[in-house]
Amino acid sequence: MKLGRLNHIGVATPSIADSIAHYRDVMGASDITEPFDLPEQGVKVCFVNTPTHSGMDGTQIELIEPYDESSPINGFLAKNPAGGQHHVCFEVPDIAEARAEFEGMGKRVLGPTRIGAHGTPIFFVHPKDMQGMLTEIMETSKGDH
Ligand SMILES: CC[C@H](C(=O)O)C(=O)SCCNC(=O)CCNC(=O)[C@H](O)C(C)(C)COP(=O)(O)OP(=O)(O)OC[C@H]1O[C@@H](n2cnc3c(N)ncnc32)[C@H](O)[C@@H]1OP(=O)(O)O
Ligand SMILES: [Co+2]
Repeated sequence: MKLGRLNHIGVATPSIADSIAHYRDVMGASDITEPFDLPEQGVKVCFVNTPTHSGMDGTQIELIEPYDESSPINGFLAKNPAGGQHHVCFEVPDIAEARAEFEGMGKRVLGPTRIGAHGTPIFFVHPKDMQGMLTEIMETSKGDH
């Protein structure tokens, strides 16, 4: 495995509208995308884009709100009603190769590889096998350098 770019930090919230107001009014974010639904992933999503610096890409805060009662983040919000840091997402060049590596290390990959909020293949590795951090692995979109 070779550590790839930190694509985003996933932050669960009971209200994406309240979180947008927080990042806009408290944190001074000026680049927040419109929320959109991902029913197949059980979430409503939007991105707070952080600034680039010294030529380096910024990263994103990915705000996620449960889409319905079957959302995979309902358990987290039941334990953390105010929401909070939910997962981290790192990029890899080849999602199938990465999946095989994690499975080869005996890490629990959760569910099938599927298309995530960036339109590229993703999977998740169980937090209990990842130092307590739910870890999302995402294939770098071909258009990105
Ligand atoms: C895909 C669209 C978008 C994108 O970027 O493209 C997203 O990122 S959407 C993100 C939402 N989707 C997911 O999170 C899918 C993967 N997650 C899961 O399958 C579940 O959330 C799971 C299995 C990680 C936890 O499910 P649940 O909370 O229902 O199970 P438990 O309560 O039994 O939890 C087991 C154990 O893990 C601890 N836990 C749960 N969530 C987290 C977390 N986010 N970070 C760290 N630890 C977590 C939980 O406290 C339990 O620990 P225990 O000590 O046994 O109490
Ligand atoms: Co994510």
